[in-house]
Amino acid sequence: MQYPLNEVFETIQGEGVYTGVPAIFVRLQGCPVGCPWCDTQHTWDLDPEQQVAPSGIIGKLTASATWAEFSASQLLALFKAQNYHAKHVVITGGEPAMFDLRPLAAELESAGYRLQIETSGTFELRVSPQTWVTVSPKLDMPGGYLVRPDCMKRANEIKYPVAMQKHIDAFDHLLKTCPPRADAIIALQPISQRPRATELAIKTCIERNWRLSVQLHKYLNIE
Ligand SMILES: C[S@@+](CC[C@H](N)C(=O)[O-])C[C@H]1O[C@@H](n2cnc3c(N)ncnc32)[C@H](O)[C@@H]1O
Ligand SMILES: Nc1nc2[nH]cc(C(=O)O)c2c(=O)[nH]1
Ligand code: SF4
Ligand SMILES: [Mg+2]
Repeated sequence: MQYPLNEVFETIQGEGVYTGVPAIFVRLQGCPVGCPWCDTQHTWDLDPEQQVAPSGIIGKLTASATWAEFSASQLLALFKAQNYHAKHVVITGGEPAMFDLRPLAAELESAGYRLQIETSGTFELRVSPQTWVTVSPKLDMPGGYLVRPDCMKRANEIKYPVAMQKHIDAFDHLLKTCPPRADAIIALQPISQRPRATELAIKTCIERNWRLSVQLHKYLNIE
């Protein structure tokens, strides 16, 4: 199994339950969901013309749509070659759930890493049972993809991006129609650090006893 890799870097997890935890980020290329405010629009298109050799994405310094094929064992070798310290690996994208992540999870978990996936919940999840699943539901996006009830049920954490009250209303409807497990952690994440979005998220989190997730890396100006 080969994975289309956009970039790999070591940083501090800036979102959700694992905020503050040193982590290796594995960003896969390709996403058809189309959120207009997406942070990583350069990962949407899996364009054959943008494929490069594996060496072309190692140590990539600027966001670009180039990608390279990596197998799980090549990725593990890359972690070692880069001398990374983190033991927490975040698989993100793009939409990483488009790919069968079980071979990748098997290889990384047997080498002692703990996995987390960041996903929109619009594709069937193929991860290990131990993987920490963060579903960030996307409702009414241009790509027309729907959040899957099975993803909502598998989620350890549901981290919902908000800017306006109508987003909260749509989320309430989702929680009713696709209930998460009782122990799932629910967080609101303000879209793009907008002050009004942040205010709304703070107010709603306090009212509902939900968590706030603020994309710490953007405040710190780190990757
Ligand atoms: C770039 S996405 C990639 C993974 C997957 N496609 C998803 O949406 O979960 C990673 C996380 O960033 C969030 N995100 C993307 N753009 C954002 C923005 N402008 N403001 C706040 N959160 C954003 C997503 O909701 C998701 O939780
Ligand atoms: N520091 C940091 N934390 C993150 N958490 C989720 C991210 C993502 O893009 O999926 C992300 C990211 O890009 N950087
Ligand atoms: S699902 Fe994730 S990667 Fe895809 S457009 Fe939305 S935020 Fe971006
Ligand atoms: Mg990001």
